[in-house]
Amino acid sequence: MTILTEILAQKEVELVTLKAQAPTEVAVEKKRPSLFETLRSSTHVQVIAEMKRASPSKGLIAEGANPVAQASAYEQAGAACVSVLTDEKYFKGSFADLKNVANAIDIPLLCKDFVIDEVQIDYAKAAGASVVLLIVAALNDEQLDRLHRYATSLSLDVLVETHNVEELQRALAINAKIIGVNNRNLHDFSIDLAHTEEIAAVFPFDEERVFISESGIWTSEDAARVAKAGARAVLVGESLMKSDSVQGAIHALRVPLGVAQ
Ligand SMILES: O=P(O)(O)OC[C@@H](O)[C@@H](O)c1c[nH]c2ccccc12
Repeated sequence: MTILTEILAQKEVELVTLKAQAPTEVAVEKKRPSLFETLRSSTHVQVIAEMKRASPSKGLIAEGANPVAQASAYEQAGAACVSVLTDEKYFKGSFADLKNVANAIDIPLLCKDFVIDEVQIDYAKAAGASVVLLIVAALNDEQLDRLHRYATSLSLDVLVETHNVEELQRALAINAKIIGVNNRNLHDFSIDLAHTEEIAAVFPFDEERVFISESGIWTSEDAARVAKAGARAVLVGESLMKSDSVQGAIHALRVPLGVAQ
């Protein structure tokens, strides 16, 4: 059993509770800019900045972090989007974190979780998210298509996460517009930015799609490397959570785009 299969089994257990109660954590409804348009309209790499207290691969990252202060700092530093982990057991996040952040910032807001059922998308929406994550490796084709349609029907943007070329084909088959490549393998935690290059080599770059590089990004050199491959944005957690200067760290990642995208 890998960590991904363990987390997905836990999600099945949590679904019982989520389904028993309607989502009540309704955030102030805000009209946020579309993530897709935000990412398409920039000449520099955009940063999706993540609120991440802990993770199964790294353990505690920033236990005492205040999600509202962290997200507000990201917004002020020029992040294009804030990502909030809502998984409790493995990442020490919550839907309450998401709702608090939603009330504090106006930019696109991603609910980062392991979505396997519509009810989780209802909770994300009720907590104020404007984007949800769907992980191709966690879903079969029917689930992926159904959940993608459901989120889109609620006017949410969807970030579809892939890890290899076969998963990219599955993301393209449902006509995903915002496609990420996770440089971290969710089965064994190994990180390699070469995954971005491997998928970029077959990615159909055009104005209808955006390509995002996720995980393991620390420096301007990392951002420049994935930008050269075609990434319009980077999804960054640990390095920002551990930075003494969110302003400086985000600024450093906002390098000019490459030519592919
Ligand atoms: O902390 P990092 O290495 O910068 O990674 C951020 C983000 O990409 C990572 O948290 C992530 C990417 N996909 C996920 C899916 C579930 C949980 C977490 C993730």
